[in-house]
Amino acid sequence: MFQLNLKNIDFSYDSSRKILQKVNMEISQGDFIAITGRSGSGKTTLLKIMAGILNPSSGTVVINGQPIKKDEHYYQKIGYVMQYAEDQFCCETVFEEIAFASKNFGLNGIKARVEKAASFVGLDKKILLRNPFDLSGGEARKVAIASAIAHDPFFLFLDEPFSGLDKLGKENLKKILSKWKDSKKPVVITSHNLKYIHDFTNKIFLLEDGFLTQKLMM
Ligand SMILES: Nc1ncnc2c1ncn2[C@@H]1O[C@H](COP(=O)(O)OP(=O)(O)OP(=O)(O)O)[C@@H](O)[C@H]1O
Repeated sequence: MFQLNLKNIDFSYDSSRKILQKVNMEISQGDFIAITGRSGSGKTTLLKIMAGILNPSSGTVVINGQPIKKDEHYYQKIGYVMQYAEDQFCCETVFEEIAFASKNFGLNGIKARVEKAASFVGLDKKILLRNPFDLSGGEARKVAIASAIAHDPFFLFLDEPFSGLDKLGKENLKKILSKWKDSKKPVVITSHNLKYIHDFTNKIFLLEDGFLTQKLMM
């Protein structure tokens, strides 16, 4: 079991604007955390810092009391679903896409992992041979999630996963998230619109002018 803490995180891309200011957050077993805020408020940036993709300008990301080391041990604990599924695709088949991280980490049982992840998100086996760039938005999002979970991460980070989905796609995604929640492994999700995830979340944060504040749950 792992706990992640963001401690006094500041971040700027350049000197014109502070994107994050003194951001603190704890992410523990059982958490389903939503981060909301207007477009451009820094939600993706914050998620990338948690995932070890971006370095904070100051402050620390801590796992079980120790600053994270951006190495394979850390990245293997993370599943990251990008805002636009196609941005994370790099392979010629859906199978290879879902297998990609597990292969990189040198894990065993690749075929079983891919099939388990595909089945978890409700992907038909026939789709595994398709090109990931030729899928519908809903299928692509499922492949992106399967790719993020096949290596069995502890933390799951999803960036605006409901965007671009139709009503059925949103309902499907809610079912996937609801199943994942049963594992009690922590989830952090960014969303403009909380209505789809309100039922799952135990903590809601608002990012505004660089500052993160926790909202009271209704
Ligand atoms: N690589 C970059 N270089 C410079 N500025 C950037 C870079 N990436 C993002 N930004 C800027 O940083 C700010 C925060 O961006 P970010 O993508 O984190 O916001 P967001 O809340 O996720 O937005 P959205 O809801 O529209 O996805 C924005 O003003 C954006 O233009």
